[in-house]
Amino acid sequence: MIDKQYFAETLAKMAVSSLIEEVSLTPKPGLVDEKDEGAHQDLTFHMMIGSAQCLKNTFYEMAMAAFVEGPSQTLREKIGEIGRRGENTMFQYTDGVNTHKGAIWSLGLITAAAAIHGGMADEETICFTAGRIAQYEDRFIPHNITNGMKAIHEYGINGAKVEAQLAFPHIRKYSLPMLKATIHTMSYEQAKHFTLLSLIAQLDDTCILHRGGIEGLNYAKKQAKQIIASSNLHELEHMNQNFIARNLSPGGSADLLAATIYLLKIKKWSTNSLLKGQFQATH
Ligand SMILES: CC(C)(COP(=O)(O)OP(=O)(O)OC[C@H]1O[C@@H](n2cnc3c(N)ncnc32)[C@H](O)[C@@H]1O)[C@@H](O)C(=O)NCCC(=O)NCCS
Ligand SMILES: Nc1ncnc2c1ncn2[C@@H]1O[C@H](COP(=O)(O)OP(=O)(O)OP(=O)(O)O)[C@@H](O)[C@H]1O
Repeated sequence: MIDKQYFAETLAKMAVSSLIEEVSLTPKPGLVDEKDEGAHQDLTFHMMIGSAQCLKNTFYEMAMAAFVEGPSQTLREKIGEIGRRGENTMFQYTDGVNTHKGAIWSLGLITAAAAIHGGMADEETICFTAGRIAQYEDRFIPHNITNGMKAIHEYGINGAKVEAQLAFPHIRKYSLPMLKATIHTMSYEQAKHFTLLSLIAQLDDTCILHRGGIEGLNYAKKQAKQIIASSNLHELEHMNQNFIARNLSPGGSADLLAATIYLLKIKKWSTNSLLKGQFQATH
């Protein structure tokens, strides 16, 4: 039988290390990385790392909650409550700066879904279970107007909530296939660069929309597609300077890159554990 606390602890550690891998990937267009803060004035690399680390308990609690209750309104609302406490912890640590709000949402749902399957599911199945949880309405969501809501309303696109409710189509269709295709043919770092680009090329990212409007979004998509087509990662530094000049930051793509890395880590960990005969499914 699976040791639930150990599995929840393992998931939480993998979620945090995925966030750290995301921010550490350098260079990235418009985003915080080891070399610069991209288009952000209030974020630093060290703040991003510290913020990721202080979210470990949030992911642990989400996994533990999901062992008690499968996809249901009760679980959705429990996860919402844990997520809001996680956001408070993050905002206390960063003194009010949004470092990982989108990541708490996407990686939190994936954590809960992975826990429900007890490590016995592939990446797609985890996405669909995460989607089922996200489809329940959380009656306790505060009614604040967010940048994402404004962009969704103004441009009629899907934001972070619908992306999850549809079982993360951009991960299933673009970033996961890209990471799986490139991971064995180039270095892990290069594979992650192409994975991020595959998301920027396709995602209607509300972070980009609220900063640069539809023109900024189209520009970002076009730039990402060009680098993928040319296979020339040397262009990334130039792309970063162009994004900074236009104040564009693909925060949603960064979150989904971390989520894609996380899904692969979960798969690898559970395959290794199965090979060692360490655990069986709970559900
Ligand atoms: C659904 C969430 C992400 C809010 O989305 P909304 O678009 O309203 O908010 P906001 O603009 O502040 O943040 C969205 C973040 O998602 C990421 N993102 C942007 N676009 C996308 C996209 N197309 N797909 C995925 N992620 C995206 C970015 O990092 C962005 O910063 C979630 O935080 C939420 O439900 N908040 C309510 C408070 C709550 O209950 N929190 C706990 C949830 S676990
Ligand atoms: N490396 C990264 N650099 C910057 N943002 C990132 C990074 N990784 C993930 N993000 C995501 O980007 C979001 C922050 O983007 P942004 O600062 O544009 O959001 P905002 O707080 O909604 O708006 P603004 O700061 O423009 O008022 C976070 O929710 C976070 O999850």
